[in-house]
Amino acid sequence: MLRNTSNRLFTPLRTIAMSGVESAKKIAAYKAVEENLPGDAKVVGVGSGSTVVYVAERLGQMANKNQFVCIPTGFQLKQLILDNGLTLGTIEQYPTIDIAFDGADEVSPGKLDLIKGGGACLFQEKLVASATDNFVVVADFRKKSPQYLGTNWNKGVPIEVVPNSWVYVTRRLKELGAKQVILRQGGSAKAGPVITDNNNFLIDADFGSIKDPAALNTKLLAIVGVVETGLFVNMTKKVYFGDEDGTHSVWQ
Ligand SMILES: O=C(CO)[C@H](O)[C@H](O)COP(=O)(O)O
Repeated sequence: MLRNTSNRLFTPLRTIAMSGVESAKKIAAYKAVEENLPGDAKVVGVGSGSTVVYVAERLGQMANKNQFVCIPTGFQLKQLILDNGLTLGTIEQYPTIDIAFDGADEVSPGKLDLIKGGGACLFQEKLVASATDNFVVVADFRKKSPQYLGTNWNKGVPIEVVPNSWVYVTRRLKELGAKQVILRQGGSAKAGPVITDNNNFLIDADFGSIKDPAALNTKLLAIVGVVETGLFVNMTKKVYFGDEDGTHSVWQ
């Protein structure tokens, strides 16, 4: 054990081994970039969360990194794109994206539908995912759903809403069958509700096991005040899952 200048004990970084979950995120992200980034890519979308940190890292190591611009889905990735020596662009400049990489909170087998928005970035994530025909998801093994969305991710479907609509939207969500509806709070980091990158609120609505995500998504989007939902239906081309033992698998 070493001491720093304030005489506190600390563990040197090199001695901290990467946890199984962390190395699973890294292998998923690295493999997804290596096996999918087109050699002639001009515009690359990069989502948000802790797994895409490794996407940005790997993109920053690619030989063709000066040939493409990266479109972030929020503040976090804007910084990471710059930190990794990549070129930043905006969705207004590049509304057609060659390939986009993003994380997920839960992935259903078969259609590869997703719950996203655990990190409160779902609107811009869906905008970027919609702008490409090549949406590749990176995730650790915990995100695999056995069948239906809402099985492993039990915090509810994240829904971005215009702030003054949240009470009305909450009422409508309960009428649609939500078992629990929570206005997401900033916790110890902020008194009051989470504010998204678009200055909106986030509601987490628990619908239990979701047998028909497309139908639920349509009903949610019809509520006045709902900006976007964290249900990503029929958007995903492939999912790279990292496993604890250093291997990976691909759903497509
Ligand atoms: O949708 C998201 C942020 O809004 C993230 O992609 C999702 O929460 C997965 O994050 P992580 O890679 O940290 O597990």
